[in-house]
Amino acid sequence: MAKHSLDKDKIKILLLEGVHQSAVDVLERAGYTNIEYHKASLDESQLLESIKDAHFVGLRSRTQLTAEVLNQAEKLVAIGCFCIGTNQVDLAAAEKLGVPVFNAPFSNTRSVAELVIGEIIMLMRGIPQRNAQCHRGGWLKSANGSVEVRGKTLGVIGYGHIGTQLGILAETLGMRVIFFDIEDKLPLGNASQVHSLEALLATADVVSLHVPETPQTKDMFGAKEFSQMRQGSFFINASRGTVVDIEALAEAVKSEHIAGAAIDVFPVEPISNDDEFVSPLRGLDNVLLTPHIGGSTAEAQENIGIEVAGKLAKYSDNGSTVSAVNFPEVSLAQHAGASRLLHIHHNRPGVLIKINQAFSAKGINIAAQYLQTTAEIGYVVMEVDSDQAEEALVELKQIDGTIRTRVLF
Ligand SMILES: NC(=O)c1ccc[n+]([C@@H]2O[C@H](COP(=O)([O-])OP(=O)(O)OC[C@H]3O[C@@H](n4cnc5c(N)ncnc54)[C@H](O)[C@@H]3O)[C@@H](O)[C@H]2O)c1
Ligand SMILES: O=C(O)[C@H](O)COP(=O)(O)O
Repeated sequence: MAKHSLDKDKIKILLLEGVHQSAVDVLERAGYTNIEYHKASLDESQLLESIKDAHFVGLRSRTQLTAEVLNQAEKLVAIGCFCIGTNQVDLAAAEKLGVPVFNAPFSNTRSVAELVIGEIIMLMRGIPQRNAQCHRGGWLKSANGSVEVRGKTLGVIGYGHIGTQLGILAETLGMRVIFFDIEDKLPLGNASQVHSLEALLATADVVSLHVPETPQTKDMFGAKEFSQMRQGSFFINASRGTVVDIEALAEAVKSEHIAGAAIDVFPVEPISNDDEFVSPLRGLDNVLLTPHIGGSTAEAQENIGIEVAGKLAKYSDNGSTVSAVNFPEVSLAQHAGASRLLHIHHNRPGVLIKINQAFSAKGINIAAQYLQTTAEIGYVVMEVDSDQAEEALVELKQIDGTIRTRVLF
């Protein structure tokens, strides 16, 4: 019988940024007890120290896993982003190292959409500035600049999970929904797709951004786009801070072209709750500022903990990479009496043939085998008779192009 690559209690799991207790519970139930848990993110030197002997790392949006950090994480097997965004991880570098990255693609979708709905109502009623006035002893009792959301037009940029959910909720309040997306999308409810950003900006009473951080979305919203928005319209960003030129937004608000804004994400965010938040938007009463809490609800965090920890445990237990964001997706049913081996290799022609020839020469019987590739790497999950697993592992290690290989059970 083949020995496991590593006993479960020797598998170190590093959890950062206060991921929900549900993640710890899932991992412990699966037998993974060697968990290093941190309530906040680590500074770079602490991160390098903690990650160097970690097999799994779990993080949220703050921790930057650059190629440099990943190259020093020699034992790293997989990464879990306990959030939607994965831009904080160098996905290509992780892929090249044979490290799959998992996330929670929709566990906090509803939380973000609900927050934005609340913000639309607050902005259209002028609540941020009235609230600020009251705190200073003022009394701005007036209907000036206050409108119902019913009948107004919401322009959603990025009609994915959050954008569609937001659109549905906005329609239940009587809003008209238009959206712009680089892909053709099925409009839900009565929403309609517009095919240029300009058309959306010229029509919407409130614009809400829900795009991912990509090279194309970086700085996609600046002075030009604000000037194309309707006079007195509102602006919301709960996607990523790098998407918006924040100085240009401050100018557009100060000039009163934009009547109010709600911003949850910033180009530079404090590393911890003890650090100062610095932004040109500070002090603007009609701008609602929130500290990147769009997905921070009890429900979302608990669900994310369960979802991502479950994906990490599954990868560790049976090699399943289903829903990995940077990796070939493979899942294989288990066969009695067989041991499972994983082989991650540079994607070049003939690797599978070489594996099969090597096994054939040694008389190693393959009970099941599955290969998936991306442009960069190939991932083979296979099962061999248990008494031949050690020998098979030795053969796999010698295959030209191997990035990493291990026996799971
Ligand atoms: N504030 C928070 O706490 C919080 C919480 C969750 C997610 N987010 C952010 O919100 C983003 C969106 O989340 P989602 O789940 O809806 O993602 P998603 O992938 O389901 O949808 C993104 C949509 O944006 C579109 N898109 C991509 N590039 C575009 C461009 N240049 N112009 C127009 N459309 C473009 C895509 O085609 C897709 O339809 C995430 O990537 C994350 O960064 C923030
Ligand atoms: O990508 C996400 O899901 C959000 O930005 C939330 O990130 P957080 O878990 O760091 O709050």
